[in-house]
Amino acid sequence: MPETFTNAINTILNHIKPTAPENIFLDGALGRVLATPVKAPWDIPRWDNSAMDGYAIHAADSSCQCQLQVTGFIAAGETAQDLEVSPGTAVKIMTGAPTPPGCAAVVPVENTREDSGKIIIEKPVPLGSHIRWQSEDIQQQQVVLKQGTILQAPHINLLASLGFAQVSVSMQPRIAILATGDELVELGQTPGESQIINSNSYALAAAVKEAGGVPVMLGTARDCRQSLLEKLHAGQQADMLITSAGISAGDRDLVRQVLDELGLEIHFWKVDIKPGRPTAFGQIRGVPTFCLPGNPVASILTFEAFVRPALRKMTGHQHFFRPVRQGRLEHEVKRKSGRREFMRVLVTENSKGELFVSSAGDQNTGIMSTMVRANGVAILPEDRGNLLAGEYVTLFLLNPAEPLEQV
Ligand SMILES: Nc1nc2c(c(=O)[nH]1)N[C@H]1C(S)=C(S)[C@@H](COP(=O)(O)OP(=O)(O)OC[C@H]3O[C@@H](n4cnc5c(N)ncnc54)[C@H](O)[C@@H]3O)O[C@H]1N2
Ligand code: MOO
Repeated sequence: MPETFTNAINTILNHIKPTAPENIFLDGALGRVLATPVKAPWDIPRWDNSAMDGYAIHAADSSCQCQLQVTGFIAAGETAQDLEVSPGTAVKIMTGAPTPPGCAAVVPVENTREDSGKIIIEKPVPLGSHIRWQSEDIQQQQVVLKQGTILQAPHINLLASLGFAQVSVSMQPRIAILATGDELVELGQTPGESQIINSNSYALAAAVKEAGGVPVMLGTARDCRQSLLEKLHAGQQADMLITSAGISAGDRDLVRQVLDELGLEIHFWKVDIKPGRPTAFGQIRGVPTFCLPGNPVASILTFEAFVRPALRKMTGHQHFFRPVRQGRLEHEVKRKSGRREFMRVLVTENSKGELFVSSAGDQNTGIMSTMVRANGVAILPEDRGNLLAGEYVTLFLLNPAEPLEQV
């Protein structure tokens, strides 16, 4: 009996453990996931300093349009040790320089006029103006980044400013990818009659990288026991194994038999989804093993449905699934209930941000062009038959950063 989608994904996630943490240099940390919370070793700012190029003045002079004697100069990187601001005097100060003792405000240079060694404040500022106070941004020992943070440029800036040359992130799992099939030739070779290029391995490798894993290409196994045994053996050094094709009812679909020989503990072998019914998941000596169907579209969509959430869990992410949205169908969809269907769709948006969904083309799994044309995938529920135009469907976007066409 095929497994339901819900049972299948729950089974997978229950068997996936996050990878161990590793320390890496900050310049390679973009997109990685923090394995531990980060505490600030010091305050930011570490001292009171000026937010403007201008003059540090005393509280007594803050409200008057007075003339002040300039007694010193202080730039960023210098210390304010020997300088003090007293009534009637000012210290010229640059942005980022520590404010000298006695400084109650900084008057921006454009609010002042110079006149024979003195300055005249033409536009006074309130007390405290343009001073960045010690610890106003971050306090020593404060947790500044939570475990699970996906490191982007601002996080890296913060970590660097707190002196973290290295950071503890979840290790990137190595994901072995094995294509199977006598009809396959490798990219770069000219396919002969009845041969096709192994494209699934490249698509799966790209999808693995996008999800935070490191693909390990095992190449192609022939549809024979010996070849499959050799290649699958190599795959057991990885943190996860993905096989492509050779798992349905064909006379040469030997993947299952060989995996059994290698000690596969099978959790499910088929799932009630469309496309991708012949999808399997198990473990070989603890290594999570996915067998995905060979049709390229089914391969991509079953990766999306099952492997991507597993990889996200492995790599320490807090959210395993793509965010979903609701959109209105622009036409009816004729279908049978019983299987969850991943329909390749075109998603558009109106000026109110409402989404509209239409089929991206022929939904047969053999049709790659529909997958390439689609910008989203609608998830049609297993408990529904035909859907009417105007009904809402749940969907996820394939490239959420790309703006949607406006209608
Ligand atoms: N009697 C049945 N036949 C089939 C069933 C079934 O339930 N009963 N399921 C069909 C479905 S659905 C799919 S999907 C395929 C899945 O079969 P396999 O995973 O065993 O894959 P193959 O038959 O070996 O190949 C399917 C298709 O994909 C092409 N392929 C394979 N590997 C690659 C690759 N690396 N790159 C590009 N294309 C690849 C292959 O040439 C075939 O055209 O089975 C149906 N049949
Ligand atoms: O996985 Mo098959 O491609 O469902 O049609």
